[in-house]
Amino acid sequence: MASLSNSTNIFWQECPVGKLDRQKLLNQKGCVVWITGLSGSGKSTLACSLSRELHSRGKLAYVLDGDNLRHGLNKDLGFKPEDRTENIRRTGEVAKLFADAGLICVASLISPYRKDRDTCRAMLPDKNFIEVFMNMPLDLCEARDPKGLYRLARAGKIKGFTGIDDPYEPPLNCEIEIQQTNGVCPAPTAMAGQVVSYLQEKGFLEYQ
Ligand SMILES: Nc1ncnc2c1ncn2[C@@H]1O[C@H](COP(=O)(O)OS(=O)(=O)O)[C@@H](OP(=O)(O)O)[C@H]1O
Ligand SMILES: Nc1ncnc2c1ncn2[C@@H]1O[C@H](COP(=O)(O)OP(=O)(O)O)[C@@H](O)[C@H]1O
Repeated sequence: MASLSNSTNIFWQECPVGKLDRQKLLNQKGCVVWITGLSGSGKSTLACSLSRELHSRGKLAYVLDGDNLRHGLNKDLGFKPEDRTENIRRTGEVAKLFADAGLICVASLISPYRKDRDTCRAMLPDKNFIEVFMNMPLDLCEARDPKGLYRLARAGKIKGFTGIDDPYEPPLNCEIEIQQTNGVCPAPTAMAGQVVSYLQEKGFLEYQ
């Protein structure tokens, strides 16, 4: 891979139409909703439900799903720690562009390492990075195992699987935490509702 920060003699090009103009047009504020959690914790389910809910309210959102990005932009990356770090960095940069475009960008990736998520947070203006932690027990994720990957990891057929033999570092200061109540996971619409309430309360769903 080409090393980072190798470009020299480059200049920032300003554009006459800016983020505020686009936000006004869309009557919303651009931001990044970053969903992190174990495989099978419900990240994609929340991202889909949230995008449906925002769409029905006339708000423009776009989902960046880890699995999907690995089919294109990030297809050259595997699951070694340095590949995951680059995966998150690239996705953070893309999410930043979507937020600058005025959209509510919903990124759903395991993003297991705290420092990588914090790097993405630092790319955005204060308060515009909303970290959502899918705080679901490993037991539940493993019981769901929709893709059969935990079974393969337990059998030693996948090495370095998050939660099994690769670490997941939970957020220390996330904006939103989704968890079970009395051992029951909230329905997808309820999880999305929790995020929508946050966005509403913080003024992201209007321009003023
Ligand atoms: N070793 C290993 N560890 C974790 N996950 C694995 C691995 N190998 C493949 N997969 C599949 O890849 C999906 C995770 O991709 P991400 O880009 O979100 O991962 S990461 O943020 O770079 O850690 C993940 O998708 P989700 O289950 O939706 O989380 C898995 O389907
Ligand atoms: N809130 C929920 N209630 C019940 N089942 C859920 C919920 N969220 C996710 N699931 C189920 O759990 C499995 C994993 O969800 P998924 O969104 O694919 O997780 P991730 O993207 O984190 O890997 C899927 O079969 C999904 O239908």
